[in-house]
Amino acid sequence: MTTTIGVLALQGDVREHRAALESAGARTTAVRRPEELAALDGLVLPGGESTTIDKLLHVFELAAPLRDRIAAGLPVYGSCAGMILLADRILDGTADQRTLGGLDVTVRRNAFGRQVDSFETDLAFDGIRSAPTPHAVPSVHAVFIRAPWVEDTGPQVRVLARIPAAGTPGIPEAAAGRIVAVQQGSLLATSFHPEISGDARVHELFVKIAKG
Ligand SMILES: NC(=O)CC[C@H](N)C(=O)O
Repeated sequence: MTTTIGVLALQGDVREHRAALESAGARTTAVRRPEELAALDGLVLPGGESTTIDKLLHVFELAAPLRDRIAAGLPVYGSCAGMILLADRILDGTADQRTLGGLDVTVRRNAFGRQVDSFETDLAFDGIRSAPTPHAVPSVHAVFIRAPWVEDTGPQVRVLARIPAAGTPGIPEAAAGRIVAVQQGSLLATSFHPEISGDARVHELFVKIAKG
């Protein structure tokens, strides 16, 4: 049976996520209304601007139904702003910023700071398949755009990827070793944007999670 994944389409890079999900074998739909949540096997919260998406979730009356669906076990993948929306706790959010929650982590918004607001690096990523050539640990090329990092995790959270250790060329000291991908049951979150790097393996992992 085809897996149907919705992409929250209020703001952010919706088209890129739909393309990555479709190349991972899922059917996709754009989600803007509460009634569109019913038919989904999973949902992606895209990158964009978390404060804007937060406001729009309330304007479109999606925040409460989405919180209920997440609590009831809907698989959700959040990238960047989407990671912030899934987090139970935020540091450096705006005063009135809310999240949907569900993921027992604290994220620091815009954590990588001014010098490295945007950067790219290769990361070992637990749980994805090795490609295109098999490596000992599968790695992904990760693009960070004013990204958050995960500052702490609850006991149910599995860390899937971290920024490389201090001393790795191109890695700022403050960013070294930071957690940038996590999974808690059927919730998946990355600080970075696999949807823009032409590599669908993180989306494949999510489709697998959504299939159960
Ligand atoms: N690329 C992104 O999704 C950036 C996230 C953004 N800095 C925020 O706070 O929402």
